[in-house]
Amino acid sequence: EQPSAPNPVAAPMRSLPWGDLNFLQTTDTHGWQAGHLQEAQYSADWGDYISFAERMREKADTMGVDLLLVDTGDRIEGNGLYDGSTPKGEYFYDIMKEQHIDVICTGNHELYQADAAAREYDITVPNFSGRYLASNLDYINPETGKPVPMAQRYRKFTTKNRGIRVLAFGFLFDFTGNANNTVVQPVEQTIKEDWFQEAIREDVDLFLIIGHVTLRGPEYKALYDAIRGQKWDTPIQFFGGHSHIRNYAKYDSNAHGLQAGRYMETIGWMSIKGLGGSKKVEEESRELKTRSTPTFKRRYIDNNLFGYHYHTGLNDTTFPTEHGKNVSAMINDARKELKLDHTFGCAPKDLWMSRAKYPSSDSLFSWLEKEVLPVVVVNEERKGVPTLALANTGTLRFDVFKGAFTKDTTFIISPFVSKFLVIKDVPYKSAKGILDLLNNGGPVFETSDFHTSQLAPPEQLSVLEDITPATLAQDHFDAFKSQQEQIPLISRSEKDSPDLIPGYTTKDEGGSDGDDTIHSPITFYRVPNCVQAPISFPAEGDPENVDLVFVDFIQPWILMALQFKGEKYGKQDVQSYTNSTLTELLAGWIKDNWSHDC
Ligand SMILES: O=c1ccn([C@@H]2O[C@H](COP(=O)(O)O)[C@@H](O)[C@H]2O)c(=O)[nH]1
Repeated sequence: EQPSAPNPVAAPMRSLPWGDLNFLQTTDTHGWQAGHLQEAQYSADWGDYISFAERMREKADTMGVDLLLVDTGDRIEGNGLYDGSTPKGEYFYDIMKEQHIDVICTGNHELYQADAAAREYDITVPNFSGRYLASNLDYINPETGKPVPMAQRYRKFTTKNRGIRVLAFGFLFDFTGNANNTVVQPVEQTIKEDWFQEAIREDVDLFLIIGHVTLRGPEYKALYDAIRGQKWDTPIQFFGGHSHIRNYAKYDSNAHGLQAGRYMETIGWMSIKGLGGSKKVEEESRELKTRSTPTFKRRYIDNNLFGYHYHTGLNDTTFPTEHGKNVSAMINDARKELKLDHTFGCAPKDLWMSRAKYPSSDSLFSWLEKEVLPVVVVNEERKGVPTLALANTGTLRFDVFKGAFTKDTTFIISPFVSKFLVIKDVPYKSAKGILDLLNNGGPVFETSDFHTSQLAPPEQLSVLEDITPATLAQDHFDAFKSQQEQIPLISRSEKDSPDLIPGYTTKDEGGSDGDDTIHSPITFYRVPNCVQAPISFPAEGDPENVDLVFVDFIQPWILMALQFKGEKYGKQDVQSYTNSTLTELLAGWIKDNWSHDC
């Protein structure tokens, strides 16, 4: 743990089911390798995760089973540990590489910026040489201008203890927002390629598909169909990512998928019992002959030391490995060098992305639209011109907690290098309808690559309904009726069961027993795709024209929406509005408005 991390709090736990082949998964860690310094239940750091993996490998060796680690991308953007240096990731890549990851792939965030994609190719791929897979991704060699595979397309290997023959692929969803030094091939095209068709005809005990892909997205459907077309019953294990949720999919009795949340909150655990393999012990071989299909089990591990001690059966003294401790020290040193604890001000209260309703006084997006945008969206040359300022909600990435607002917090909230752009003097009659179009979509966006869901926080890709106190009460009632595991714990006296900590209460295709820690539930309210602030509007009546100002990420959607409104604007009409990034503007706002000590 980092020195300033809060101590984990004891909670009722579920143990990890072991199999012949077991996995630990990270995904969408977004630079949170220092762990959560304001949330006790996710307070373990990358060093602790290294100790955990090493202790679990020792356990696996003792049991004669195998343990593999996978990471499914979006390792960068979202935390000062990556975003706080120039160039970005100065300390990050050295910290990341200390974990022994067996199969690793790329996420969309590694590709938004050309410099990040180049670092991925030059640093991360060699750091995980032979284990980094890029089944549908090429990098444009800057010297030749020609595409080369980002990394090897697939990997075939045999596990150490059980001799299980694994064929692994590493995919990225059909992403189109990448910088022009990479080429993402749609999965549906890749599966037609000769190398892929030959690979899926190989005789193996398990196909392992890791990807920065949502479990129920069209890409995994295509891959599943392609493999099942050749191998009707070879077990397939999928690992997914991207939508930041804990999730599980059962494609058939022999093909399952796991997705391990986001931001180092969750370590995914997957175990498969009954796989073929050359090194089985005699009695188990007999048992396996009678077993028709393997069994798949999953857990979502809360990333904290209480859980790590619980799952390894170790304690403060016996748990940490030298390697893990050294990596925690590396992270602490990097945070100090980057001055991530430098305080800009003190947040007077919590502001929530999705735990509070929008609009409301506790909503992060109401704060952005009402308090921040009207102050930071300024251009001296356009002073006094009526302006509509728009930002997508996906541009903010995490809640603000009451208390110190540090350099780290600015990147946690707003990691992107987005600046504001302007189209000047847009007729107000057209400009005023843009927000509604972006929030409510419609056919104009469905027929293009511009699905407006890309504007909102990724969690909303999968959580399609609000989770309110009323729905939670109904769930609790339903669970009670069907005697679910949590209920007796919730209703026991305080002496028998500690107060439950609010957190994940996952319901997925595996049921409602996936979380390793039993939590009390939290609310989730969906938010619009974009918010808007009117600035320098006349006291009465509507302006004739406005400056339409927006974060650069949403330019394609703005131009499309204007076209739909009958306005003929193009890229040539878009100009720069601010020299500073939204992150820098936010930091300035905090200094000016919340500058007192906590
Ligand atoms: O410059 C950017 C890049 C991304 N976003 C938002 O992030 C999501 C994607 O997040 P994942 O972590 O990859 O799921 C994207 O849809 C945008 O909403 C952004 O606002 N600006």
